Amino acid sequence: MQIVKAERFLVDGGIKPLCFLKLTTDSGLAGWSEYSEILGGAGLGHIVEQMCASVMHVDPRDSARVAQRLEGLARSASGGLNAQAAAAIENACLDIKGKALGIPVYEMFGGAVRDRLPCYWSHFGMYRVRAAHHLGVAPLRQLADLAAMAHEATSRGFRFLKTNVLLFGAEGPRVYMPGFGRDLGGPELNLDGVLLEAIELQISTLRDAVGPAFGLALDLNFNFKPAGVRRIAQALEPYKLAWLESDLPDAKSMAAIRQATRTPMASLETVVHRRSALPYLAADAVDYAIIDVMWAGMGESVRLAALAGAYDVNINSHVFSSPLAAAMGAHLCAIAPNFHLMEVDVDAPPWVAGLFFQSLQISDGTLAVPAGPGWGIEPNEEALRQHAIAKT
Ligand SMILES: O=C([O-])C(=O)C[C@H](O)[C@@H](O)C(=O)[O-]
Repeated sequence: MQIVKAERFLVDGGIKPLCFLKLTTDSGLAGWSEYSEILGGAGLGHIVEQMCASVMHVDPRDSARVAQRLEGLARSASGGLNAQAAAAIENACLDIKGKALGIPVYEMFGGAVRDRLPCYWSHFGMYRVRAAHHLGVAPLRQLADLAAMAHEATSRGFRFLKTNVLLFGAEGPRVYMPGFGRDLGGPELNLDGVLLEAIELQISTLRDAVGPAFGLALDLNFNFKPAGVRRIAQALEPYKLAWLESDLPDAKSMAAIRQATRTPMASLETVVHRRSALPYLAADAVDYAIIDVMWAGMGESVRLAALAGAYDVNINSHVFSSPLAAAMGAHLCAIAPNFHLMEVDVDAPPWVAGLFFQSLQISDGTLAVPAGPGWGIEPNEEALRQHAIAKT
């Protein structure tokens, strides 16, 4: 079997553009994966295309050899977009191999140790602040709306949610995201008393709404320096977060924060290789390691999870895109003995589910591991074309 064609699809996902790679083989079998051009991924599609040229006429069932070759080709500029492009190709190869064998991807890695994954409603409130008009829901305008949304989460069976910093000022609600260069507050990324008070109010409102036993988490993303993260972690101790998430580039700073607070800390979503994860794990810097299969590729994700397991650290998946990326994360969560929680995006524009032949099954706060061949979620090419946007 040989790869004979590579195609990429850029699709309107309402909240964010969605990017898919399709590799077709001479046997007629095709495999899919997802990558993302948001969060610093501009131009990634071109790198994917360039890398695909180097795997033409290669057998996709040799996915480990493909991954190693792509890593080698990008050695002098490893990580970053090169790693994400290689991951997209490896992940599409695994989809082909699963389909060729008639088994889910998780079977190729020893099989699932669970078939339902406790999951958390992620980006809670963020999408309703930014893009309620795409979601067919009422916009989130004030803290009372966030409390009402929390009741919605509990009544839908969720036991965990993760929110981001949402500000409800006189000028209207907004997502505080200077770490991604989208907001005032960067590049210095300071925390002042007003911001800290707003964060405390957001979390106390959610805690009051969901009760003491519900798992509440807050993602600070890249929005604060270590001093700010530490202050927030300590200030939120009374609200007993399930975890506070932060992406800090230095393992020692992260470890110092973890030592200084009773709030459990999570990190590492952008760390796509064991080499970079090791300093955090060796320094006891995290309670939970976040792994993104879309960014790291399934092979390295499995190895990252094993490395975290050696330090008795459990993993969460990182998911922020379409159901295909979620399915890829679910396969990792299905096999990792040291699994904690699966991230899911519940708020999505109505047409996004229709981009796929199958849908994700979420009930009672758990996601069913997709059990069909390959990733178990197949894009509907006709629907992708209907919602296509111009390729960058
Ligand atoms: O941790 C995450 O899921 C991200 O960093 C995703 C971002 O929040 C992204 O979805 C955004 O800001 O639109």
